Formats: sequence, C-alpha cells, structure tokens
Amino acid sequence: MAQSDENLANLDLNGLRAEIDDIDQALQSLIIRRTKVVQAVGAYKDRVIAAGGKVKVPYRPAREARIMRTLVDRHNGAFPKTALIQIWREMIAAGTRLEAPYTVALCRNADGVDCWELARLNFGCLNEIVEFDTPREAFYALEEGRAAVGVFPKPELGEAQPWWTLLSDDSPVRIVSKLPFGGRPVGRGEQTEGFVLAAIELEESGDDRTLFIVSLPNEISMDTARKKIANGIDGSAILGFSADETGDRRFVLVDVPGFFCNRAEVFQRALTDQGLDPEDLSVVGAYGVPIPEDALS
Ligand SMILES: C=C(O[C@@H]1C=C(C(=O)O)C=C[C@H]1O)C(=O)O
Repeated sequence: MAQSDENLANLDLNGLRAEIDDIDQALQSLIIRRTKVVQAVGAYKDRVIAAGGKVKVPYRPAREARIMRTLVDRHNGAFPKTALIQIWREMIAAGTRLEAPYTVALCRNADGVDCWELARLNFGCLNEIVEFDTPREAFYALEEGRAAVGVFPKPELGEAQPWWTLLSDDSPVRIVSKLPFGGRPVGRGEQTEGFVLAAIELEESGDDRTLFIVSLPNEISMDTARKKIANGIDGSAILGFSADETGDRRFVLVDVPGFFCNRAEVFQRALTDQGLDPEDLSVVGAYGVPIPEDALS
C-alpha cells in the first residue's frame, strides 16, 4: 500500500503488481467521481438551454484547452505528455457524450484529405464519425444539429470552393478549435491539420487566435492584400482566399493572434488604415493555440 519510490526496488513482482492494483483502483474511483460531476455539468447546461432554447452541443473547447495545458504544465516523470493528454481526451470525450449525443462530421478537401485520425484521437473511441460527401453537407449537419462537431481539413491557399466560405454572421457554426491540439498521431494522419467547427459560442482559453473573413475588391492583388494585412495586424497569417461567384471581389480568411470575438471593428479599422477599404468583415472563429511540440517532449 502506497510504497515510497525508494522502497519499490525492494518489492518482488507480486508486491509491485499489488501496488499497481491499488493505484488502478484509486484512478478508477476518481474516474467514477469525475463522471458524476460531468453529468452534473450536463444537467446545468440543460437548464441553461431550456431557458435559451438552443440545440445542445456540450463541447467546450476553450475549457478543454485549459485542462490540457494545466496537465502538461504540472506533469513530471517518465509517462509521455502526449499519452497523458490522450487519456484525458478519452475521458472528456466519453463524459461529454453522456451530456448529449455526439456525432462527429468529416469531409475531404479537393486532394481527398480528411481528418479521420485527428477526429478519432480528439473525440475518443465511442463517438460516431460520419463522413459527408461534401463540406457543404457536413456544414449543414452542424447547422441542423445532426452532428455536434465537424473536423474540416486546414484550408489550402488558392483551393477551389474552400469550405470556409460557408461561414458567415448568419450561421451559428464557427471555427472553435484547431487540431492536433496536443500531440500528433504517429504514422497515418501525422501531417494533417484541421479545424473543428461547431454551433457554439466562442470562449477564451487564455492563449487564442481569431479568424475573420474579409471581402476585398478584386482590383487589389493578393500580394498587396497580403502585405497590407500583415502591416495592419501584427502576427496575422492569410489562410485562404477565394473569388466569389460574381467575380468582383474575393474573400480572404485571416488568422490573427488574440481573442477578438464580437470585435470585427478592430480589424475593420486596422485594414481601413492600410487603405484596404474592406467591404464586409466577419469574425468566424477563434481557437486555443495548440500546445507546441517542444512542450510535449
Ligand atoms: C464538463 C464539461 O463539458 C465538457 C467536458 C469537459 C470535461 O470532461 O472536463 C470539459 C469541457 C466540455 O467539453 C464542461 O463544460 O465543463
């Protein structure tokens, strides 16, 4: 029972296994207790939803990001941090599923890439993953509450009909997380990155980036737009651009450091100061900055 680290070397195999059995029992009791608390959170969310009447999506990625960062910060010993995160991923995904049904929507990009491995690792072994034929269908499943979350491949610059043009101020669906968040799958899916979409409110995780879509007149070359956006907003990156059907303007997806939910005017002003004169600007998501690879080793 609760042997000191030094004493472990004096135990025989049976003694060591008895020690492991005790630890497993304590861990399992804590999982049982944690699940009861998660269910109480679910009941709390039910009351809030009953008052507000929205579709119930229990997933709270900002809270999950805080939990994962805390785990990594306080860890020590030989057990790998990526595996530690994975244990919590399973626990969180299985518990969240008790709060409300949980289907994960997937779609492929034009190159046939999907985020199946990332989705399975992040949303656990129990949640159903449904692959849709097109990003549009996956997106509608989220809007209509047929799926709780969707994992869409990271946009490619210049791809035809990018999925992110489906996002708008009129839709409750937003980009809410970036995957992988804490550790990549080994082998298949290792190079893949994706964004999680869900019809939930944006919340701050303490270290976030914000995504907005701006429409610019087509006369402004992509190069000019890129330079002016970079000059106007420190640390910004352009993730995608597309021409719209009428062809006189293009949409640009911009990723900026910080949490700027409901603060589109900040970007509007920064771009106007650069002489870009944006026609339309919507904040379409925010995500917790993933844990860097070197913090996981
Ligand atoms: C329990 C909650 O619901 C979900 C489950 C979480 C967990 O198991 O810790 C964390 C965030 C949510 O995705 C919560 O919102 O706190």
